[in-house]
Amino acid sequence: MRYAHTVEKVRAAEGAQMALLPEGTLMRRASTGLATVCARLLGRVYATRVLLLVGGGDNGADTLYAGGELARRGARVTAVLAGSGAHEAALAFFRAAGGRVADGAGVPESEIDLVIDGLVGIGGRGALREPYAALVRALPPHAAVIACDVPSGVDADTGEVGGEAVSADVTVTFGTLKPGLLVDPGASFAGLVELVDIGLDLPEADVVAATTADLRPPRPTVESDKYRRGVVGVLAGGDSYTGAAVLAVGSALHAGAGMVRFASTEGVVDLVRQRWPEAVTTVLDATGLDRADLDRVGRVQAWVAGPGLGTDARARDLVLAALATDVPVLVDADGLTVLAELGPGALDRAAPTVLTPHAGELARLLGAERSDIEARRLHHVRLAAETFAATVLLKGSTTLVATRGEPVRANLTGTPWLAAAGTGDVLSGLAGTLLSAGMPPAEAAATAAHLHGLAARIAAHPDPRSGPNPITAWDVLTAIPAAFRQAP
Ligand SMILES: NC(=O)C1=CN([C@@H]2O[C@H](COP(=O)(O)OP(=O)(O)OC[C@H]3O[C@@H](n4cnc5c(N)ncnc54)[C@H](OP(=O)(O)O)[C@@H]3O)[C@@H](O)[C@H]2O)[C@@H](O)CC1
Ligand SMILES: Nc1ncnc2c1ncn2[C@@H]1O[C@H](COP(=O)(O)OP(=O)(O)O)[C@@H](O)[C@H]1O
Ligand SMILES: [K+]
Repeated sequence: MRYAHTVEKVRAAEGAQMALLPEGTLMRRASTGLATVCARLLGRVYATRVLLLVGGGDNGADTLYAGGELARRGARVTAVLAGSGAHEAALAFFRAAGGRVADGAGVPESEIDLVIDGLVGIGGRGALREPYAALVRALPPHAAVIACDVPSGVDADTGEVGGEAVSADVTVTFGTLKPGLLVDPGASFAGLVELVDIGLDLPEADVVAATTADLRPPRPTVESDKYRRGVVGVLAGGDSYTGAAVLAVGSALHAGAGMVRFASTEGVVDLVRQRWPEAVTTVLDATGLDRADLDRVGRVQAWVAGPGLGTDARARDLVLAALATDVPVLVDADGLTVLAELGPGALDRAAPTVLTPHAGELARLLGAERSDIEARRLHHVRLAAETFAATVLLKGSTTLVATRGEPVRANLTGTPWLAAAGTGDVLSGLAGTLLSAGMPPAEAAATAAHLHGLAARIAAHPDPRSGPNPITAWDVLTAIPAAFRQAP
């Protein structure tokens, strides 16, 4: 598991440690860790050309100490002092180690092998001001970039990027990850994130990200039968969309449901039955549906309501019928549009509810702008979890899962190849199956996002010796079993 803490918690932990340790200990631990990663990336340190961007705070100081260590090993290190001042002791160390300070305040013209970004770290506030922003714009496009603690311009707590930001290949972060390294848009600026342990004693994390080794997908035991493994009910498809139902049912089957019950209009049921004879199907009336109709479909341990359902009165009745049951309900796609009209009151129920919106659907649910959701993903996913008293999985380049009172879970396995129609339906079937197996809602949602991302990667990169290939939602669905094989 990877853990991220807010700046406030990091500063409190730092304060507690600093009271016990000689002055400068934490900074030296941090800068030595940074220098080690830089040396590893350079391969051979001697005679390499390293440029430091040094701000006026301790982030700049870490960078000067790390640059000094590289200079001692023979690198030609130049520092651009961008702030009005620089940390005196760090600058003296850097100079004594053979580091050179650039004459001007701009990026020198000479060739550079590695840039270390030490403009701002966790002390950064708002958009990067000049001259820092100009330095970021002037960085040579092909040099490798290592960010010290946080890429400058990325808000450490939120991942928001208000203006110019350093695009790093690697971010070397200290003590714990910062939420902004796991949440887009910030995460996409951070590159690979390397954690340097500096001995901080930290409280509960604010954002966590599971590694594949942390996954605990449900597995059948000798005691299992199809009912005990979990029966998932899928309410999907309608006059306009039929594919969503086929994908959601197929995904639920591939994710290890003991049984998938599917209910829809006759035409959609026929299609699903032809493609998935394993599913147990029920034809529902075209109008006047309620909870009693779902009882007729049979007992399930979780409902998935929404993919391709349409947004008419029938869709609304079906969503309300599912919400009137006493089992977990996952609402997706058209179901979310229906829910946006019904309002949060519709989720006043005892059993858990999971909502799986993309940014546009969440914008509708919260009455916000889509661009604002994308710019402030962490804020909005938490707000939605509060407002709807539900587990909310916000899809997109980084998928986030929020539940009231728990750390937000970020998923690291996604790939842009997933941005293809129908992949969301695959996710809802997968998550519904995990819910029906009895997984707590946030864990089910996050595990589903993780496996979904793995499945997409497996489908897009079938051969590690060659490049990736485009994928369809169908390819993701059929790769779900291979994704399960990667879990312990
Ligand atoms: N805490 C820990 O556990 C440890 C912390 N350590 C290190 O300390 C770092 C934190 O150092 P820090 O507190 O000095 O803040 P830092 O990130 O250097 O930024 C402050 C400077 O940036 C400036 N500035 C701010 N916003 C700006 C903007 N938008 N645009 C332009 N400038 C802006 C601000 O200017 P001001 O607003 O004051 O004029 C000030 O000069 C941390 O990231 C890690 O590297 C490790 O050494 C050891 C363990
Ligand atoms: N740039 C991206 N990087 C990683 N994953 C993405 C990206 N864009 C979309 N996705 C993922 O692709 C899926 C798309 O789902 P959704 O928007 O509901 O599509 P649909 O409704 O067509 O099925 C989601 O799992 C989402 O997280
Ligand atoms: K930085």
